Parts: sequence; C-alpha cells; structure tokens
Amino acid sequence: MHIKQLDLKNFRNYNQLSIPFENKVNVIIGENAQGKTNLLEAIYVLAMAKSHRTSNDKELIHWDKDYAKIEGWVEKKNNTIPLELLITKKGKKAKCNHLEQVRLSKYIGNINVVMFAPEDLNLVKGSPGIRRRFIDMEIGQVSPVYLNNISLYQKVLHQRNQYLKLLQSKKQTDMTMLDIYTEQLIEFAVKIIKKRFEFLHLLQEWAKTIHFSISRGLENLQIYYKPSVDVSEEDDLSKMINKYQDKFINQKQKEIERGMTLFGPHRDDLLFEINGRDVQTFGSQGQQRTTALSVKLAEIELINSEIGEFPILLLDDVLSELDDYRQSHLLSTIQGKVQTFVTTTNIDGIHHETLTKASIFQVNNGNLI
Ligand SMILES: Nc1ncnc2c1ncn2[C@@H]1O[C@H](COP(=O)(O)OP(=O)(O)OP(=O)(O)O)[C@@H](O)[C@H]1O
Repeated sequence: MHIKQLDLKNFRNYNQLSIPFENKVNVIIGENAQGKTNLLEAIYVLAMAKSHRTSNDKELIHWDKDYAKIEGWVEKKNNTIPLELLITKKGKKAKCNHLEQVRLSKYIGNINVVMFAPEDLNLVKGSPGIRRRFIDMEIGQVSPVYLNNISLYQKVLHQRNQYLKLLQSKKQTDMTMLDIYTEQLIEFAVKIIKKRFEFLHLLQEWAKTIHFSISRGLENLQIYYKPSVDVSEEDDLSKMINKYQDKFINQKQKEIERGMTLFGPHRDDLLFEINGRDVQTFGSQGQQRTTALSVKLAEIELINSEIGEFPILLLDDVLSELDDYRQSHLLSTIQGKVQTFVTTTNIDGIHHETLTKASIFQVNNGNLI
C-alpha cells in the first residue's frame, strides 16, 4: 500500500499542504524545527487516529486555529481509499470512503504504518511502558477486536483502582463491587494476553531471522512475554482465568493496602535475549539498536503476512543513527516494496544509492518543496 496524496490543514506548523507521493523512498530534508517530524506524525495520525508522541490531540492543531484536518488517499492492491481525520478541541471525527466512522477502532487499520523514531531505540533499554505501548499499537493495527478489548480493560482497570482506593481509605468496606470489577478485569485481561502471545510468537520468528542476518550469523535473538501473573502461551483461556482468579484472591489484601491493581496486562513486559542473555542488562548499545531494528523490520514482514500488503515505513531521523551495514540491511529490505518516508537534517547521512532512487523534499517552516 502507499499514500498517493496527503493534504494537511492547520496540522501543527503546516497551515496548508497538498502533496502527491510516489511509491518509493521519500527523503524529507530540513533544518531543525521545520516540520519533518510533524509530517511523519500526520501520516501516523491518519493511520492510527492518534499521535506517536503525544496523547493530547489538541497539540496537533495549529496554535492559532480551532481544528486540524488530515486527508490521505491510500492506494491498496485492489482499490484507493480516501481517509479523513478532523481534529477539533472537542474531539476527533474519522471518515473512510467519505463515510463517518462511529468507532475509531474500525477506522484504524485502513493504512498500516511502521514508525521507527529515535525513541524506538529505547524499546529494549527503556521502561516497560514503552514495550507495552509498542505491542498494543502493533496488534491494534491488524486487530480492531484487540483495540476494543484494551479500551474496555482500561475502563474497568480505572474503576477497579478507584474502588481499591476507597477500600484503602476505609471509605468503603463492602467487597462486592471489587469482586465484580475483578471478574470483568480478568475477562478482558486473558483475551489481551492470549493475543499478545500469538503476536509475539509470529514476531519472534521474523525478528530472529532478521537479527541473525544483521549480526552476520553471530547472534540469536529471542523475545519472551513476561507476564505479571504466571500464565503461559500453552494455557487455554479457562486455565488463564483460573490462574488470574487465584492471584487476585491471594493478593487482595496487598492490593487494598496499595490502593491499586498490581497485576494484569498493564504490568506485563517483554524480555529480549541474545544468545541466552538479557539484552537490557547485558547487551551493548549496538546490540540494543540492532534488536530494535530487527523488531521493526519484523513488523513490516509480519503485517505483510497478516494482510497481504506491506505497510508504510516512517523513519524519523534514525538512518544516521545506524552504521553503514545496518543501514544497507534496512534499505535492501524495503527497496522497491515498501513506501518509506525518511527524515534527516543532513543528506550526507543517507546512502548514495538510496538517494538516486528516492524522491527528495525540502521542508522549510511548514512548507514542503
Ligand atoms: N501546534 C502547533 N502549532 C504550530 N506550530 C507547532 C505546533 N506544534 C509544533 N509546532 C512547531 O513545529 C516545529 C517542530 O517541527 P518538527 O518537530 O516537525 O521539527 P523537525 O523538523 O522534525 O526538527 P528536528 O530536526 O529538530 O527534529 C517547531 O517549530 C514547533 O514550534
């Protein structure tokens, strides 16, 4: 799939932009603070209905304006889909094929994107929240049901936490509501975890092969799911439910004392190992970067195997962070099959061969030439 045309109105520092793109590597060059990341963010928001760098949608609207609009025409194998996202200070409205989509979870997934930004280099080293966000965003792109379960889980989690706070402060002593919230929480938790296991299983297969090749056959990458309740990939849903129920019964007092939910998908993590050793603790910076790169390249392959089309790749200022060999590997994977947007302040950081086949844009204060 690829974006044929992108129109922006009042999006961050873009007052008005209307630009066609080809299905190849598009290099966006500009000095700092000109709007390179903003452009990639617009494509990401068009795909995911939220930003990769802020949870506050109002920040996306140009300071002096009341709304922002992103329109994109996405060419897929069999059709072209017009997409539109209107962001106002009161909320968002999404249209697909000119029809308003009541549920955003149904809208997301019309375009698939893989974003690789400097913060993704922290996928291994950073906090567990980064890894959870990664896994949720990636599964969410191909599974609206998963996104829906996440949002229902978060709702119950919030209610359960509030109730635990009431019990903690002894403003409430009746346990009935806590038990009801616990049952509801478990229902969504196990569905989420089951899907995460499935996704990681597939991601792991691709990431392992890619990593082996980037490390010139020296490194074996393994990715594990680290659950906060001792469930495993082999467990069926009812076994997982039993384990969860036991955990919440055993830890009830502790949760009341702390006034919060201490177990569940919102506390789970991922573990990366190279040749049997934890990359977060023992990996060099280079190994951590290679791991992040392998995972991103694996995502591209995984999306293609799930939906039969390659996603759009957004590379925000990361090419110069990769050495020549890793850059070549990345570019040979995408060349000719993945529409890619690359931002850079310095064209010298990008392979000569890539540049000869790319469209090159200059961005200057919210204008793209
Ligand atoms: N809501 C907004 N309205 C208007 N301008 C905004 C808004 N949000 C950010 N900006 C402006 O956008 C510019 C930043 O753009 P962007 O983050 O895309 O920079 P960049 O070109 O990627 O730079 P760098 O190379 O430093 O990462 C800044 O000048 C900032 O002031």
